[in-house]
Amino acid sequence: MSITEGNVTVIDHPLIQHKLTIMRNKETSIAGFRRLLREIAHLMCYEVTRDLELEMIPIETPMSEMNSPAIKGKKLVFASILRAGNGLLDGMLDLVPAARVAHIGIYRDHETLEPVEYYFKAPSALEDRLIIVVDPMLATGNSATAAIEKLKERGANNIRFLCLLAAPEGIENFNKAHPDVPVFTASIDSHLNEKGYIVPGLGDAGDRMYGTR
Ligand SMILES: O=P(O)(O)OC[C@H]1O[C@H](OP(=O)(O)OP(=O)(O)O)[C@H](O)[C@@H]1O
Ligand SMILES: O=c1cc[nH]c(=O)[nH]1
Ligand SMILES: [Mg+2]
Repeated sequence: MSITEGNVTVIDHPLIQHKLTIMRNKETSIAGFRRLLREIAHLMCYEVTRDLELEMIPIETPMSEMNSPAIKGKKLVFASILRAGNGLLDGMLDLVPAARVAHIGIYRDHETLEPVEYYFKAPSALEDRLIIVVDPMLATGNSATAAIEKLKERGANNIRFLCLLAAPEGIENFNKAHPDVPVFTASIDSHLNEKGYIVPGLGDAGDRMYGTR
């Protein structure tokens, strides 16, 4: 279940929305937060991959030969924007265990809200693969924009961005920078506060996942 407007799709499946409500609650434990993010990743992965192309491949069942559908082309790449992206990545890999993984180390400077890059490692042949970039939060959009610039510099040309929460300001900035990249989210929240946090949001996703700060 989803609603698409322009290149933004809000995945409004009731299970996702229910789990997201529990994640937003400030009383939810670290263990609960992490488990829910993984479960939501399963449900979102299902939607973001629903149009993947299939091809028929020959196999043998215990009973007979047959041609059976399999995902066409090179293995998918999941690109996680560290740290919080790893919470979604874990759930995505549960469903697509053979996917290749890119790690993109970026945090945002608390004062300037500009992205600071500290790590990049990606599989080969990005130009021939679908790349799904994951990060729970699209706030100003600066981190996602920078991550996707890096991937494009390495040849990526078929990219989707998956997050849990997006701010309208972030979507606008991101769309301007990367109009060719569809965005999938579970919610578009109200606004950013003066410190660049999503309101009502869920706080700092990385801190809530890992118990920092
Ligand atoms: O859209 P933006 O304004 O760039 O904000 C979103 C970014 O902020 C958070 O990461 P953070 O900088 O807290 O790093 P962390 O995951 O290591 O905690 C979040 O996971 C995004 O990567
Ligand atoms: O609300 C926000 C904004 C950026 N990063 C987060 O983790 N939360
Ligand atoms: Mg953080």
